[in-house]
Amino acid sequence: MTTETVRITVEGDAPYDVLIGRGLLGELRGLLGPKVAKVLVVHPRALRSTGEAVRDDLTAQGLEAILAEVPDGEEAKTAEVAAFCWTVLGQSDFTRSDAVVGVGGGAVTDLAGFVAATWLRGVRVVQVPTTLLAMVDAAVGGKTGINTAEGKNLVGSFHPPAGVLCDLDALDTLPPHDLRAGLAEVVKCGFIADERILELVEADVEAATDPHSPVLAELVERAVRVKARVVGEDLKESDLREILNYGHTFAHAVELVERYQWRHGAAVSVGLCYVAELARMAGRLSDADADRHRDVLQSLGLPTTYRGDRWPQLLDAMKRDKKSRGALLRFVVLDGIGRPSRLEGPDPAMLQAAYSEISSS
Ligand SMILES: NC(=O)c1ccc[n+]([C@@H]2O[C@H](COP(=O)([O-])OP(=O)(O)OC[C@H]3O[C@@H](n4cnc5c(N)ncnc54)[C@H](O)[C@@H]3O)[C@@H](O)[C@H]2O)c1
Ligand SMILES: O=C(O)C(=O)C[C@@H](O)[C@H](O)[C@H](O)COP(=O)(O)O
Ligand SMILES: [Zn+2]
Repeated sequence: MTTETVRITVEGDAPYDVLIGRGLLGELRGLLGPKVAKVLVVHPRALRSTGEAVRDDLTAQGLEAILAEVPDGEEAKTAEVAAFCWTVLGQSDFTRSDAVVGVGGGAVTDLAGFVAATWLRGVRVVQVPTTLLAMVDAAVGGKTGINTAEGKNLVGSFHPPAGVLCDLDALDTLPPHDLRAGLAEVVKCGFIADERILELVEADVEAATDPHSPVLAELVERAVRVKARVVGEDLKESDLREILNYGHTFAHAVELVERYQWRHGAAVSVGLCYVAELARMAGRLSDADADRHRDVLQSLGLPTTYRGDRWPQLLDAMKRDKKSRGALLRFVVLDGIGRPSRLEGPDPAMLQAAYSEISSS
């Protein structure tokens, strides 16, 4: 199917474009800019042939392109893997006029962005996301990072890309559960800022989960527009950007407690249900709007409950959330659909009651 290419500009000190379409690899050279001579292509093991195709394309256009193959998934987001990439950059004499290209899911785009942010204190990075989640969220906005033993994304920096290439053809090989995981972040955008996203999913869940449908293409575009608008206004998360973290306080705790065996998007799905319960209990969200979280996510085959007797560990992990201030836990909650606000220092009994609610429902 042909899809017209959509170009969304992310504003800020150094504006950049997100291209959404099909067969877009030929656009990569343009996004890298005219001064770049050497490129490190970071890709996961599972996408070796995609990494090689990117390398060959850049080589054909006169660039020197070097591959850095990293582990699949969350195992790529470690200090050891970042150090491996720094070694390749050092041994290949990368200078400040050279660049990094991240080809893969959000784990690789987070890692590649972090490597680019730290090499020589910052070189260009262009992101080529290959999962739905990375297209609508991870590759856009310049949050880069790796995990530590204590938690998710605890080391990183804000380092916006020079461009993002969302080639929807990449979704052809993506397993359905990874596609659904990406839809959790799309639905998040629906709840915080674009109710039409929720309506599209509710109207036709088959189309929403079909990588070839125009509905999915519209969902990608809408979610990227939400993200672009927010990060264009508040790159460093001084206030507004926190809304993109909706559902993530609980989600990141689940990922840590489950030793990263849960997909990020699946954890976000449960995290959205948890915080909807919290907002309902705090008298901020109506029953209907809270229930809508569970219904939409469930219709997509995403988890809406968390079974496991892990409350003390989850609470401990939530305290290390980046939105916390000192001992004060802070949550993004909704006062209604499209009306995000904050809940600060909720009663510990309420925090646990919301947990009991989603573990028993
Ligand atoms: N920086 C941000 O703003 C931001 C936003 C959201 C999520 N994230 C991060 O993104 C990560 C999750 O990303 P994800 O959901 O893309 O998972 P992922 O990167 O772990 O990818 C999932 C799996 O799919 C494989 N894969 C990737 N593309 C494929 C394709 N086209 N076909 C077949 N297999 C493919 C990967 O190798 C991996 O095994 C988490 O670490 C999360 O913290 C970051
Ligand atoms: O872009 C943002 O800002 C987000 O919070 C998007 C989230 O979906 C994403 O998972 C992000 O990596 C979480 O960031 P963190 O600051 O909570 O580590
Ligand atoms: Zn996320």
